[in-house]
Order: sequence, then structure tokens, then C-alpha cells
Amino acid sequence: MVKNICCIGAGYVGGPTMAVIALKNPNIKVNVVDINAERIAAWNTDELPVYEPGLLEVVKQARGRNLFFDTDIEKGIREADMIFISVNTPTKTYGLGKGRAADLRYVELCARQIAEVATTDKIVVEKSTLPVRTAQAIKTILSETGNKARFQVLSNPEFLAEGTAIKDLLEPDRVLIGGDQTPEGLAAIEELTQVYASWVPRERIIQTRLWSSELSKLTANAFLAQRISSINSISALCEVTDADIDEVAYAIGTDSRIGSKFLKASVGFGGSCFQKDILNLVYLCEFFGLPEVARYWEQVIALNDYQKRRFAQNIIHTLFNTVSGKKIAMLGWAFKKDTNDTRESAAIYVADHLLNDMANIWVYDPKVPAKSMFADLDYLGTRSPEENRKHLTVVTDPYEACRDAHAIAIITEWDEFKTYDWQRIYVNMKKPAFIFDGRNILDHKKLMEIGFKVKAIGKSY
Ligand SMILES: NC(=O)C1=CN([C@@H]2O[C@H](COP(=O)(O)OP(=O)(O)OC[C@H]3O[C@@H](n4cnc5c(N)ncnc54)[C@H](O)[C@@H]3O)[C@@H](O)[C@H]2O)C=CC1
Ligand SMILES: O=C(O)[C@H]1O[C@H](OP(=O)(O)OP(=O)(O)OC[C@H]2O[C@@H](n3ccc(=O)[nH]c3=O)[C@H](O)[C@@H]2O)[C@H](O)[C@@H](O)[C@@H]1O
Repeated sequence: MVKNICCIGAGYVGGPTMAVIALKNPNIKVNVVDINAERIAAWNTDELPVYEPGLLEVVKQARGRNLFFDTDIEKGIREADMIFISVNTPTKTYGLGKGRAADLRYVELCARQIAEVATTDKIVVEKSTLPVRTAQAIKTILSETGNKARFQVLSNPEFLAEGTAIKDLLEPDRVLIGGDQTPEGLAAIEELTQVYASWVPRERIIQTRLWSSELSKLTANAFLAQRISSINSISALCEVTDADIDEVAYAIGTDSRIGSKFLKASVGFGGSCFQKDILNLVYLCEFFGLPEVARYWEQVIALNDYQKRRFAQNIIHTLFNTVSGKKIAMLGWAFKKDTNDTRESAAIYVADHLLNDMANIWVYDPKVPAKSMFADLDYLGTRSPEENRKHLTVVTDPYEACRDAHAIAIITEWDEFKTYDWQRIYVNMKKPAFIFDGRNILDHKKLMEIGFKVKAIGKSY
């Protein structure tokens, strides 16, 4: 029976996942450790570093009882009999595989630290999303410890989506656990199964070999992203043929073989994982000599880039081919609603495109601080940080963002946007008052009755 869990990495996955494991297993001590002292300090307050509906309530129930956040990584490793690695695995920005392969340096550092510090047997669980066969590298590093500790490596990818993390963790469609098909490997799989079985029905806990588990995670994200790119490709066709994308999505989604989820056309998918995981898949296919397969998945990303670019270009074309000196209000910066995460958000690319055309952008997002927005733009390096701050203004009042604007662009599907006083917003805008709904969440008919010129994804008006 597992008594002590250590999770290395207190991010969007490590924090919420461990909070739920601790909540449901009061007899297991769960230590979440991180090198980022600021993040750990925040986890120990009520201002958590991650915004997720319901997360604070879960953390408050377990924190100080059997859930602890700490910067002492070595102590966490020493005490644990099961260690989760939940560190970031971004796309490599240098060297071999630059721009595509996953950067595994943080994972490798964790494995090396475990190897160095551990004196007793441990089960090491890959929670981070990793390229297929990474467990082999981890095993190799762990086997060079020089002491008698023995290790089992499991793959237990996480399928939660941001904004619904707590619900996804409490009621997962499935939990996936991969391990070696040896007696020791199967015993380790069973240990982890028992941790989840505290609240997940056994039939939803899938046990596989290591490589299937690692590859299933990349495949799941690739399939999900592929659906969005597929529907977004059709949205472009709708706009020129007078078909309506929401009607088409509904009509095809009612076929139970296709299913209705993940068919919402948008300004383009964002988030920390879809793009990086598909790029990683593409890299793996090339590495293993499968260029046709690589080209197939690459197209999902290419279409997404096209969709973001198309949205921004449509704004410029509609505003009489220039947005130079014009105030454009952007509502939403997060990559989806109910999160403060902005990684790879379509907002960044749309803003960058409009700034290239000399727009003055005013942004409002209910959860994203100005600091993150500027960090996102500065990271692109398209222009100087001073220029970014000169032409992009962040406000805390959506009505201020829209006042005197030539156009409004809806980037994130925050529910509150639907409840705004659109009549009031219209009155205070420059005319013609354009609205570009990148999420198709507003009542377009009503907006047109007010006087707005509405443009939306997959609609020909
Ligand atoms: N964000 C998401 O919704 C999901 C992410 N994933 C995967 O989970 C992994 C983690 O993602 P996030 O939690 O979003 O990342 P994150 O960036 O929010 O958190 C990672 C944390 O690991 C810490 N860290 C890095 N190296 C460390 C080390 N050597 N020792 C101690 N701490 C270290 C960082 O300081 C950071 O706080 C990634 O592989 C990602 O692909 C999987 C499913 C969902
Ligand atoms: O590995 C990961 O990181 C996670 O990636 C996604 O979760 P997440 O990125 O948090 O959020 P999603 O709900 O998948 O949305 C991703 C992006 O696609 C967009 N989207 C989603 C659905 C849709 O129909 N249309 C659409 O444009 C969203 O607005 C968002 O920008 C997956 O849904 C999770 O299962 C997975 O664990």
C-alpha cells in the first residue's frame, strides 16, 4: 500500500491532480514540491497560482492534513514510496529537433535527482506528457544510482482540461496506467490503480504496457485538435457558400459515430499542449522514418495557424484594409474560458497581427493580468517591449475597452461577455460598429438589430 506520494512539479497538472488524490486518500501523505518558491508559497495561501473552478475548496479540505506544498525536493523524494514527475515538457527551442521535439531536460533533471537522493525502492510515475519510449531513458538514468534502491517506472498521463480540471479529475472518462508487463511492473501498476480506485470505478482504470500508455496521450491530444482543425477548415468554406458552421456541426455531430463534442468552430485552438504534443508526434514520426504520417498530423497545426491569421486579416480587410491608429477592443486573452492560462492563446497571434498593421489594441480579460499579456507578446519578439506597451492597453473594465473602438474582437468564450449591455457598448463606439465573434457566443441577430455589423466564424454575414 502506498503511504507517501511526492509530486515534482506544482503546476496546472501537479497541483490539482495531487489535491484530488490527497482529498480522496486521507491515509496517504502527499507532498507537492517545486523549484519555484513563489509558486509553492502561493499554493500555501488562498490565492492559488492556478485558477480552476472548485480547486480552492478541494485544496482547503486536504491542505495541512495530508496535502503539503514545499520547496524541499530532496526530502520529498526521500520520504516517498511513489514519485510523480509532473514538470513542464515544452517544445525544444534549441538544437536537435528545435521547434518540434519535446524538451525533456526538466524530466531528465528529476530522474537524475531521484537517482541521487533515493535510498529505498520507489515507483516513479510519468505524469508529464512524454514522447513514446521516454520511460526507457528514465529507467536507464535510475539504474545508475550506485545504491541498492530499485525502481519501477509507470506512465500515467493526465487527460484533464483546464477550466474543468476538478470535474475531470473527480469523474474521469478513464485513468490510464502503463507499466512493464513483468511481475514487478504489474505489481506497481496495481499499487497506482489502488490510489485511483479510492474514487474511480475499476472498469474506468485502463492498464496497458508502457509504450501504449505514452503514445495514447499524444494520440488523444492529436485527435482532439484534429477535430477542431477539421471544423475550422469547414468554417472557411461556410463563409463563402452561405452555409452556417453551427448548423453543419450540429448536423454531423448527431451522427453517433462522429459525436457532438469538440466541434465548436473558433478563432483557433490554443493552450499549452495541443500544438506542442502534435509537433512532438510529427517529430517522432520523422525520427522513426514515417514522413507521410508526419505530414498528415502537421496539417492540423498548419490549419490552426491559418485560422488565427484569417481571423486577424478579416478584421483588417473589413475595416477598409487598415487598422492603423484605430482602437480595437479585444475581449478575452486566455486560451479558453475559466482559466488564467494564456499559453499559445489565439489572442497572442491575433494581437501581434493587428499590431503589425499599427492598431491600438485595448484588452479586457476577467482573469489574465496585464503582466502575462505583455510577457506573451514580448516573447514573440516581433517588436520592442516598449512598442508593445505603447500600442496595447490593458483595462479592468470591458466598457472602457470598447468605448470609441472601431471594432470588438471576441477571442475567449467567457460567459460574462454574453450578459453585457450591448446597447450601451454600441452607443459608445465609432460607427460603423464592427464586432468579430471569434467564438460564436453572442446573439448575432440581436446585435444586428442594435446596429452592429457582425462578422463571425463560419457565417457569411
Ligand atoms: N496544463 C494542462 O492542462 C495539462 C498538461 N499536461 C502535461 O503535464 C505536464 C506539466 O504541465 P503543466 O502542469 O501545465 O506545467 P507547468 O509549467 O504549469 O508546471 C510545471 C512545474 O514544474 C516545475 N519544475 C520544472 N522542473 C522542475 C524540477 N527539476 N524540480 C522541481 N520542479 C520543477 C516548474 O517550476 C513548474 O512549476 C506537461 O508535460 C504537460 O504536457 C497534461 C495534461 C493537461
Ligand atoms: O494535455 C493537455 O494539456 C490537455 O489538452 C486539452 O485540454 P485544454 O488544452 O486544457 O483545453 P481544451 O478544452 O481541450 O481546449 C483547447 C483549445 O481548443 C479550443 N476548442 C476546444 C473545443 C472546441 O470544440 N473548439 C475549440 O476551439 C479551446 O477554446 C482551446 O483554445 C485536452 O482537452 C485535455 O484532455 C488534455 O489533457
